[in-house]
Amino acid sequence: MKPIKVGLLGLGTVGTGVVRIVEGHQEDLQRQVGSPIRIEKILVQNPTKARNIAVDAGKLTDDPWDIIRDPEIDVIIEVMGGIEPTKGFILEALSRGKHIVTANKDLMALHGTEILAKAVEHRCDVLYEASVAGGIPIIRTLAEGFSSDRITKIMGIVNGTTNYILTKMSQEGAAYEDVLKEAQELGYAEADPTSDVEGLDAARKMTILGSLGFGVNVELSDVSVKGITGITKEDILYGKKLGYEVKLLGIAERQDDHISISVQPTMVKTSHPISSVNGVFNAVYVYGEAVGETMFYGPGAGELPTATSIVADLVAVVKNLRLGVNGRKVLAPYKEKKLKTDEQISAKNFILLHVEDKAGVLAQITQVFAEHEVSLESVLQHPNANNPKAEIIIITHDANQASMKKVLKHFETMDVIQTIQSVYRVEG
Ligand SMILES: NC(=O)C1=CN([C@@H]2O[C@H](COP(=O)(O)OP(=O)(O)OC[C@H]3O[C@@H](n4cnc5c(N)ncnc54)[C@H](OP(=O)(O)O)[C@@H]3O)[C@@H](O)[C@H]2O)C=CC1
Ligand SMILES: N[C@@H](CC=O)C(=O)O
Repeated sequence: MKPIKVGLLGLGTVGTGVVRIVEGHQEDLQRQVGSPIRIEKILVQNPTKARNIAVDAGKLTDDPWDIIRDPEIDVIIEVMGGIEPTKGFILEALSRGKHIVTANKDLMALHGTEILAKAVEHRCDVLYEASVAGGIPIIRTLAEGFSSDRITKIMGIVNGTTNYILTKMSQEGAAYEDVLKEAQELGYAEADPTSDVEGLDAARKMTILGSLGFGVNVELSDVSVKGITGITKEDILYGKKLGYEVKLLGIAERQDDHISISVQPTMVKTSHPISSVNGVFNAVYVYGEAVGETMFYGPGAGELPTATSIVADLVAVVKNLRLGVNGRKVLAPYKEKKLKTDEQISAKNFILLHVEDKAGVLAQITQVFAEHEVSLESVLQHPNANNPKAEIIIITHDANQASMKKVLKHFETMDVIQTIQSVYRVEG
């Protein structure tokens, strides 16, 4: 049968993995789709750069139109990243009837609605499994596997770079800067790793998961975002002492018609399975009203895991081509979106305070919680022998965010509190 011709935009970490899998698994792929799959042309910035993989130099081009305007190319795999010029390339390719597979969460989170509408207009597929949680097939799972259920919570570690950093800091006491450099060398981090460590990459992924899981159009501005740059060794140590691991969690919750979505460092109880997800691994916990608790686990970044999801999408596109059903999706319209207020967002909290080490301080502090109707699960006071300061670590019961904000504002006015060192959500 006539080969399926693929254009690849990008031959970095992920693009290299795609070539390896398409070439290395050719026989198995062919058996599934009934024809050979050929990567015909590859777009790069610099065709003369040394590569980690041997590719026919004649396939490399630095002219995107060589690929987008080639009538022979059926499918374009986009793994170059970024918003522009990438978005323009994808829209143009769709208008020429080419199917798209992409790993680009930045683009899908910000412009997914426009791109998917264009795809439907031109009867094309746009698949983006690799854009969230690398090698875990979570997008297909949410879109298809949970279609009969009503999802009320999606919580996960969806950034491999930050989980790699936090694991090394927690298990080996490694320095943040050193581990970030390692994650970059291993190909886990984004071209600009600020989006990893500041939580933006995870926020974009939660935008995609929230939209799929809750059936509403979640926008990036709906996600409250905090990254890992403020986490200290002290936080990690005190967390451990109390039975918690610090993880960067994306948390999307729905109660009736109201949703909330956040990305934030979270103290996860060591009895919760997410606390033992380490290194570059990701995990997504999904709670459905009918199914109850489920969890999906696997590598969240890196060459081959990410490429696995991309090539699986490619197989799906080619199967649709065989059946002549590309782009024939029943796109359910989004429901109206209502965001929860601070009064409606409730969670346990971990608070680490540096205070004056003198009689009556603890009583003053617990009084503030009582005034704002926040009840406490545990309080640990840790005197410092060489210093008139002490550390107080408090774990609250579930408290709404509005009350917690009032407590923290009150603390700022108290002379006995020297610093509000850390405040984390608690899970588990
Ligand atoms: N790395 C990972 O683990 C994961 C990455 N992703 C996503 O996959 C995408 C690719 O990531 P990754 O492989 O790590 O990125 P890399 O930076 O390793 O590779 C990018 C590739 O695209 C090419 N490229 C970039 N901009 C242009 C341009 N304007 N014109 C032509 N070629 C261009 C580069 O060319 P050249 O080689 O000549 O510089 C390079 O080959 C991103 O969207 C990323 O967010 C998703 C999941 C996991
Ligand atoms: N930089 C991302 C790559 C995969 O999406 C991560 O670390 O998770």
